[in-house]
Amino acid sequence: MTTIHNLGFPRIGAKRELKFALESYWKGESSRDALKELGAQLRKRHWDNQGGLDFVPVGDFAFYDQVLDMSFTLGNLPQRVQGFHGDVLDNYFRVARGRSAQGAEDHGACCGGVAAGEMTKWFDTNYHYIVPEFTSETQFQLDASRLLAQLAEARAQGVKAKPVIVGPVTYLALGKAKDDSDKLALLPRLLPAYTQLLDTLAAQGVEWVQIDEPILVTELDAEWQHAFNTAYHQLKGCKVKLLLATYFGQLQENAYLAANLPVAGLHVDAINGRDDVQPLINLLPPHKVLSLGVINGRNIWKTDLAAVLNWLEPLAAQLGERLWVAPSCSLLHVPVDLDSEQKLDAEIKSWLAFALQKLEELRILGRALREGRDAVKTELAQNLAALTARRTSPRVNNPAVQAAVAKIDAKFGQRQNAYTQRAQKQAALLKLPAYPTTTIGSFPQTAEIRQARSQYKAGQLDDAGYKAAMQAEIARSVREQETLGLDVLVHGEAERNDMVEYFGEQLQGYAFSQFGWVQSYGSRCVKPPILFGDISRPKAMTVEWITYAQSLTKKPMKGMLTGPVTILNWSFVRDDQPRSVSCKQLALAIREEVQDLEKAGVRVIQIDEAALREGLPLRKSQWKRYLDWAVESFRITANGVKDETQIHTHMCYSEFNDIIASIADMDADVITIETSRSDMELLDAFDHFSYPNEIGPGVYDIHSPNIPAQEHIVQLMKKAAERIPAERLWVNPDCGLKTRQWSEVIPALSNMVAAAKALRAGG
Ligand SMILES: Nc1nc2c(c(=O)[nH]1)N[C@@H](CNc1ccc(C(=O)N[C@@H](CCC(=O)N[C@@H](CCC(=O)N[C@@H](CCC(=O)O)C(=O)O)C(=O)O)C(=O)O)cc1)CN2
Ligand code: MET
Ligand SMILES: [Zn+2]
Repeated sequence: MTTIHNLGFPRIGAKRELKFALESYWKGESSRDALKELGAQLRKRHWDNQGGLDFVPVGDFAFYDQVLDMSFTLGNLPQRVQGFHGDVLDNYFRVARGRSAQGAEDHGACCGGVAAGEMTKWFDTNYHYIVPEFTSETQFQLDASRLLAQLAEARAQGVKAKPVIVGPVTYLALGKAKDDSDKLALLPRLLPAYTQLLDTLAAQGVEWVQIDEPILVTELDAEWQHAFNTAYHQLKGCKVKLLLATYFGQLQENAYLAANLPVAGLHVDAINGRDDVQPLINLLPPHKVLSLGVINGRNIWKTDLAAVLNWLEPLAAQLGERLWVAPSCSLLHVPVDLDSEQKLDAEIKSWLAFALQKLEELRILGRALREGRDAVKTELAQNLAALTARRTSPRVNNPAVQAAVAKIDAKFGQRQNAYTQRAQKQAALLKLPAYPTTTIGSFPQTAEIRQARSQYKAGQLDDAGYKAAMQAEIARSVREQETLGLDVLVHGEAERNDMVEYFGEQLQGYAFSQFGWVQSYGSRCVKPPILFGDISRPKAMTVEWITYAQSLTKKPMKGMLTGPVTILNWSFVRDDQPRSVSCKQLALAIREEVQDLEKAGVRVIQIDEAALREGLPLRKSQWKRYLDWAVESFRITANGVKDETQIHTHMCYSEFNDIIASIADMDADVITIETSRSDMELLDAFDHFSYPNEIGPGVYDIHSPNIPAQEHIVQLMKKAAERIPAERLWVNPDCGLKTRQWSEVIPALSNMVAAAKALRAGG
């Protein structure tokens, strides 16, 4: 009989209960006990939600991040937080968020201020984890208390618990050796902690443990492959059965390795790699369980249940008891409950499944495999009807858009002239000083802005009232920038809930949810818009706001747009056409916006591509194909303007070396990037390739509340000028300022402008 199970459940809560509880606790408005109680309630509810499954994950709940939980379980705390006097949970938040030295109540005074742990993207998702820190001295010491407590809770509730942990090789691979030592050298020290953990769980009578090793879907060199063998041969003696879970991609050349590790079962992503499954079955030793992830954990579409059954039934016959069925990955990456949605168009809603609906699909598949399809005849018929409607819906297919994409030719991506000629014309018009100053787009999203928007959405504020409130915020930003003496101004993005969702709300072919929140990091969430059909732009989306802002100042106002690749990568996208096609459609829509801005007299237009790099496939061998269509899409968007119009782009990540040629290929007149934390070293990439256009290397780390000193900014810019000719340098922060407060932004920008003036005067 087939076993059905789940790999992980979203912990933020259907109404973002965890977010609000965390933020209230951090502000000192509620107690630690209240927060812990809320966590327990959420776990209980989520286990209830998973009723009817043969195994339910335990340990997937985290107050901040599951990788940070694992660091605490393994006793791998950064040196700087060791010896903390307070509660472990508070120490956990110190690593997650950093802490200033002030404030006796949070032990800042006795235990000192600490820098936050570094945060980085979890594989190719928009989830960010706290990077484990290593040095050659790192020791591990098991603390299983969190996992054991949750296990006890689950059992008290009658849950068939399957503890979930991050596997040792992935844990090492995702961490960072702060002293540049060899992380793999820590494996022999790490494995005893894992052995002890598994033995502890076995002593509790645990049968199966899910051990996540998603690093197996990436290219591994011989050393790392070898680490897998070392690790799992050492864990072989433990008395629990290990289900080694891989997800987010295909095993490919790692299939043989994965199939032959001495574990009891293997989970693979059968969404991304269906064709790999039969060869894998042939490799798999006959005693092993194979768990197939057949429900997509990364999107929100209903599963084609009949198609899955057509494929699964013969495998079930072949594998018998050894077949397990699950979602492709943890459901962390999808919203909780479609039934919460009150405003979503009924037809589109009928095509969708969030986490709870995906679990229901899993139950239907389980019954069909155990009892035959007849047992779920009605459910299958409903599923088929919904899918058929979606396929043939005129709302999905727009022939005019398809024709426009077919007509794209090389001219679309081509500026009239090369950068050097454009730069002269732009300089003559814009008359900017040397080291021109600008910001990246957003100014603080204050409580008042969010409140106004929330009242507007609830119908308590009308169109005119909302417009007036946002215009007042825009006017405030413009005023502040003029006072600061910045050279190229922005309107501040007050009217945007999010740089992607805002455009999704206005484009045809997109739907958006009320409660479709997905955790991005800690308490921060995003509501990815749902790209369901061919994309078009009914009317201008930003022109009114930008022209209003421009009307308030003589300085150039930057038009502010999100680029097609970033919109695509931060949306839930169609599964019925290649991403590249959706991207081209977005490119045409945003191109129209660019051209409308130009027509309205906007001379500088920034097109953000913050997520261009994170869309890179997990395997390098697939990078070129992606970069080709991603860069082409950007060029289609940006390059339909006159030479005189200055195009900016912005990217906020600090790893450029490996894609610098593609970035240069985008041919933006100016690129602003994150660099402040790396001390301008990453500019080496731009230097070596002789990046030909203008660059604004960020000089102000907006992730930190610290105010950068004028002298520090001058030093950073001087370093930049050693690598890039000063005529091509801009002065700006690393990224947008929406998560900061005005009280931080004003002194920081004031120092930045003073630094630029000092540089102009010769330093
Ligand atoms: N899509 C996306 N991905 C990204 C980024 C990004 O900017 N966008 N940046 C990077 C880091 N990730 C981030 C992700 C989220 C947030 C963030 O600040 N999110 C906000 C939500 C932003 C939002 O959509 N706000 C809405 C809804 C605000 C809200 O919660 N309103 C309350 C009411 C608020 C009130 O009355 O005060 C409610 O609806 O209950 C708005 O402004 O309209 C949050 O979690 O708090 C920041 C960075 C990488 N990935
Ligand atoms: N223009 C955007 C902003 O300033 C770019 C952010 S990149 C994550 O917020
Ligand atoms: Zn950014």
